[in-house]
Amino acid sequence: MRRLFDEDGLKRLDDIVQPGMLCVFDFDGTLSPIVPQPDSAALPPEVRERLLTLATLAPVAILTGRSLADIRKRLGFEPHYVIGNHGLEGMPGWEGRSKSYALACAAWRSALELALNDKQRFDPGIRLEDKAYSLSVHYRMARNHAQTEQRLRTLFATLSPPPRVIEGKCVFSLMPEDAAHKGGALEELMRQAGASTAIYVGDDVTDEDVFRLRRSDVLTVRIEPHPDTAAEFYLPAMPDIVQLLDELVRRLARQSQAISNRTPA
Ligand SMILES: O=P(O)(O)OC[C@H]1O[C@H](O[C@H]2O[C@H](CO)[C@@H](O)[C@H](O)[C@H]2O)[C@H](O)[C@@H](O)[C@@H]1O
Repeated sequence: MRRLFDEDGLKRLDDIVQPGMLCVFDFDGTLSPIVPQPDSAALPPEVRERLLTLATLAPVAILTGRSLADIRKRLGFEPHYVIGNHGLEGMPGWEGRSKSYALACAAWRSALELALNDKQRFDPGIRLEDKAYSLSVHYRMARNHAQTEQRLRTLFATLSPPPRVIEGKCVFSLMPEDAAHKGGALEELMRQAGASTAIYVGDDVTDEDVFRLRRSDVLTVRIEPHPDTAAEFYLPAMPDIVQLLDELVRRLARQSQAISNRTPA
């Protein structure tokens, strides 16, 4: 895994930045710093300001694990695409798929709420986030993370229908097994936007579904280096997203200027 702002990474950035490229970002841990309470996450003003400029030069998409209603109130601007629930919510044309996801999710929620009432077995710091089409089970506030993870895994194995369980940053994401994931969503967004290239930036395990695509026309960037990632490049830390947004804006603006210079008045 290589650093994006080294020679190879900047060369790859030069190759991928083309008119009409699609710029796709995860939210928590990528555009917004990780905070102890999910409800307190916010988009820093210096990031919002750059995203607004970027959106005047290229289609911008937010592809998040949060629900659409939740992410919209945190963005404070309207990107070209907002896709929630790890790709399950908000994709134009995929609306018909969501009914069965909602049924599975409601069944998991009832079973989990019942089980989590047993405070001898489950830490009271565990928090369920119901996003209608997928669930997040947060345990950042639990006292013993290792024990909580193990007990939750045992509990998830009893659920019907069996969910796809992905472990993230002090969170388990429960998703329908046959559902699309962020990788499929990114490819569909490229198709709908007519984009010949894309960049995707993410920080966690659900983003690996995009990183694993390994397409030459998709530049993948992970926040913070990680030994097991399939991403091509990394940014050392979340605040470095500001520099990446500046690099994208600079290249796209230069290209746009070059095109208008060539166009006869
Ligand atoms: O796909 P993302 O945009 O990265 O969303 C992933 C999950 O993010 C949220 O949880 C994470 O961020 C919280 C705020 O920083 C943090 O408190 C929590 O521990 C993290 O797991 C969100 O609550 C989930 O719904 C998303 O799936």
